[in-house]
Amino acid sequence: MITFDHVTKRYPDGTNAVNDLSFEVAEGELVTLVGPSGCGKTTTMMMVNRLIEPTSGRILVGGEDIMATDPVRLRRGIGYVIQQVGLFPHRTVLDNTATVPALIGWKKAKARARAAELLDLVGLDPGTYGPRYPDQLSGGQRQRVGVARALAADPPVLLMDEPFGAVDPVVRERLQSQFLELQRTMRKTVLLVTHDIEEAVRLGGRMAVYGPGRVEQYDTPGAVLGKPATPYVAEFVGADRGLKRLSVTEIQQHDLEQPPIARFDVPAARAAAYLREEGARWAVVLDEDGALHGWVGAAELAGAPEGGTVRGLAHRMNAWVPVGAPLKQAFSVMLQHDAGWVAVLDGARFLGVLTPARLHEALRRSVDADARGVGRGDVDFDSVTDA
Ligand SMILES: Nc1ncnc2c1ncn2[C@@H]1O[C@H](COP(=O)(O)OP(=O)(O)OP(=O)(O)O)[C@@H](O)[C@H]1O
Repeated sequence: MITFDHVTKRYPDGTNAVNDLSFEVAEGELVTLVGPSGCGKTTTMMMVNRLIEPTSGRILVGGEDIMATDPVRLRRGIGYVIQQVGLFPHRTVLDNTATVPALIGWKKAKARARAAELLDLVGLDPGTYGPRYPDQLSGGQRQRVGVARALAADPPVLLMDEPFGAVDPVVRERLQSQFLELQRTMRKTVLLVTHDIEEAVRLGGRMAVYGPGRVEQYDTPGAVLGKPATPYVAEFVGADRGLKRLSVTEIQQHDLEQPPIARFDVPAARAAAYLREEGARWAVVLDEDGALHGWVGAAELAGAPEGGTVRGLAHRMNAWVPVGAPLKQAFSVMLQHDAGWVAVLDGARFLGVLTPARLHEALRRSVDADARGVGRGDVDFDSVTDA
């Protein structure tokens, strides 16, 4: 979908920003460009929509040579999101979002309806936020408007330059998750520039790791972390790459442990007997609707007065993550609740729990899987154990 074919960019002052760059981004793929400041990521991206023109080499978008395509027509098919967002301060959020559809000649009502739909899609209620002006939004909300605006004309290609860079880490993580969720349904072809290796690993189907003016490695996050192609990449991804793998490994159903379950309305004595039989010290407690409530200890159940039910003894613990979430999220929830496990839910349905031991096993599964792809003997297992 996007092809870089021996692309070089030399600025008039002689700076060689990008040298002989060749790689391909498949249709519907999200590729992250990551590397230290000044290594040519933004230059690479701005060549795609011809805000900067290559000195030599070819760039194809959807099979068409961009230099042979009218720049205005080219840009219609390419959404562009930048860190400073660049919203028009005197236009409402709704009108900002409707900018591109209006530019390409949609009727006002249709453009606005589309804008409202997009705001909703990025999690901003159009009724509440649509009439506001950009300075009446938080940084994270502005960023979302930027994404909505870029998507408004439904371009097949999206260029994103540090789109989540200007917000604090908590908001950034939320925006990233939300964007991943969107991308799963939209399947745009995305180039996303970041200098944050964690972001590159988390979002990228593949990542291009930049050294000065060139791509040092172009591969999946698992392969980059599992087998850095050059010492430069190894240093860039860092010694804690086992830890970073937490961000790319999703929790799967078979990673889960199945502790005993006690329902609210079960007599305490019966639950106690069950735990004894199972040799378990605690059980997960689900309420009458089968939703997670928390846990109860075997000793508490055994010491309960006659006639009591689980309900009166249960401790509330709301530590849970959705199945498919990255291991990192489970780990973070465990720490946040100071818990030895987190429940894993599918919607409201309880699937099982993830314990630290299971988390470690899942991490190993992910290393093994990548090792099969990249040559098992070459993978440094120590980095995972250390993590
Ligand atoms: N208009 C320009 N004229 C001359 N040199 C430029 C110009 N724009 C960028 N450069 C240089 O080209 C190189 C690559 O810049 P680029 O902005 O592509 O890097 P980057 O990897 O995106 O950096 P950052 O992460 O800091 O945004 C840098 O050395 C930069 O100073």
